[in-house]
Amino acid sequence: MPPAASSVTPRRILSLARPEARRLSAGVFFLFIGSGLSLLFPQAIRLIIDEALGARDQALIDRATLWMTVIFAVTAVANALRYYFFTSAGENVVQALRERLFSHLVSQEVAFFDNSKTGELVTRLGADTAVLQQSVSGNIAMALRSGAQVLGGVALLFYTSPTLTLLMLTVVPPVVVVAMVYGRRMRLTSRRVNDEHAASNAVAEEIFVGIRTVRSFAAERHEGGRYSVALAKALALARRRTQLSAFFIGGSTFGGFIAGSLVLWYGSRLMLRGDLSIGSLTSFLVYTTLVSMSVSGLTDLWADFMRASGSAERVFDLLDRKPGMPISGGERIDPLQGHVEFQSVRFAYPTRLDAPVLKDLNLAIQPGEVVAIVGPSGAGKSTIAGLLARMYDPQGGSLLLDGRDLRTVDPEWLRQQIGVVAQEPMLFSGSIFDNIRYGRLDATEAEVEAAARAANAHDFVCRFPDGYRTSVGERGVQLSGGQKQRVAIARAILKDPRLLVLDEATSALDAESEHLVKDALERLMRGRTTLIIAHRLSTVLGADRVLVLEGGQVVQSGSHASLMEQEGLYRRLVERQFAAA
Ligand SMILES: Nc1ncnc2c1ncn2[C@@H]1O[C@H](COP(=O)(O)OP(=O)(O)OP(=O)(O)O)[C@@H](O)[C@H]1O
Repeated sequence: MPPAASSVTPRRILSLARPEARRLSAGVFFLFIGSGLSLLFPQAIRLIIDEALGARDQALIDRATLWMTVIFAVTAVANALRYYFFTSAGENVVQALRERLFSHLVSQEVAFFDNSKTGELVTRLGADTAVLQQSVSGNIAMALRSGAQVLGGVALLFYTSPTLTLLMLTVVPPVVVVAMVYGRRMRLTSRRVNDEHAASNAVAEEIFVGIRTVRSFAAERHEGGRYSVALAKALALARRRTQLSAFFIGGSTFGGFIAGSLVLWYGSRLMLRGDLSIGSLTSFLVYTTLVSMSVSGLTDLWADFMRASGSAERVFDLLDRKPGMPISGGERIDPLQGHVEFQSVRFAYPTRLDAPVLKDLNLAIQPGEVVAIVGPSGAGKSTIAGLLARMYDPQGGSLLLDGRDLRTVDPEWLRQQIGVVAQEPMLFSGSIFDNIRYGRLDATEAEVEAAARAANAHDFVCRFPDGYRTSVGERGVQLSGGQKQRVAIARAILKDPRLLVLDEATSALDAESEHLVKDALERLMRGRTTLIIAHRLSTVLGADRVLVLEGGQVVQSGSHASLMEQEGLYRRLVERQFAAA
């Protein structure tokens, strides 16, 4: 069943065009001039045939030709201006729509992205909005032009011969009915074609992002196959759409010819009876051609519009999606001490609600305390960090910051208070400078450099020929693991947060980098409430307290020394996991 959105969508597409009303009105103005003037052409033909040729009046032919040239020139200018105004309006509309959709998408909660494919979202943002541009700039203009030509043409046909006009119009109702049925199928098919295109883009994007893995498994051919399968689905549907169009184009052409033949047949009879002049019949035929071309143009546009509706539905679905969590708004805690408490927290990822990660988790961290969390892989250590930064909300219990429920705190402010150094830091394409400054977008050059020094990054940065202007590549691929970590630390230092979350890298760096990173981290932790997801013995040794996580709960807590004295998970973990260290 087509969704209820179908009746709303055309109106919504038009409503997008509202801010461009001035340009569009200018476009409409020139459109009416252009199409109005083109309707005068058959009148000139009639004049020349009936008046000038009959009377052998050379001067009248000259005058009529001159006027025709003037009319063509004005029509040409009007058409050019119409095109300009409509197209630029379309471009503006799509730009505004993309901005709106983008900021709406980035405001969605993290769980939304767990469940979406990036390639698909990018397709919605790029390709689907581009189809809408076509709709606004080309199609509205053409529809108005064709509509005006049909109305004007039919009026002039009536003026020339009412009976002939009624005869000609008998072909219109069947064409309209067919167009309605066809338009509906077109919209549904287009929507599916777009979905398949988006899916194939998602496959390609995933492969590009993971090219190193693909290469190391020599899986290029396998991935090529996966992409081909995705493309084939899109192609099969696109072929269905093309068949629909082809059938329809054939039908509407046939309708046009039928109308022309009827007019010629009956018009000739009228002429033989002396009820119609040759000039009138000729101009009538030209009008008929014009009108039937416009009608078939309109039906094509109808198809295009339905195609655009297919894209628009997806775009509007996304625009209508309410974020599951606000990104700003709420109270701020001033001054923030940095006391963190988890009270009976229950949590499962929204994509996997039946697999609870945290069950009745209780923990408290004092301001300035450094707490290390250890536990088996998959125990939920990173999840705790994610909840603290409010990437997700727990399903039960609460998180308190200085005694206030995290849900009442302004998320934007909260994230300014938390510095996260992830296991594999995410850098954005741009320079090292830009990436460090991501910590505080208004930081000066000197502040960025000071942060880099404190993060032990300054020396390696200076060894690059371009220094801080060195590009890091997409996702930071042009930097080593240890370098990326130090850039991420510099970023956190610049941010100067009250709370710190460190997700320690599982893969060991070489001794020198390890030392530099550790040294930088120690400087960063000073005086901040710190939660470390620990993978190294040296880290737990340096922590004020160690929490041992298992089965979604804290099962042990205490200093390394006290925990080692107890029989329990911690001692086993240390003996196994940290044995090498
Ligand atoms: N975005 C997500 N969506 C659904 N499930 C997730 C998501 N992230 C993690 N999980 C699941 O939640 C559980 C806890 O994951 P988490 O990353 O917190 O473990 P961890 O203790 O940090 O593990 P490790 O030491 O291996 O990094 C795992 O079973 C994991 O499969």
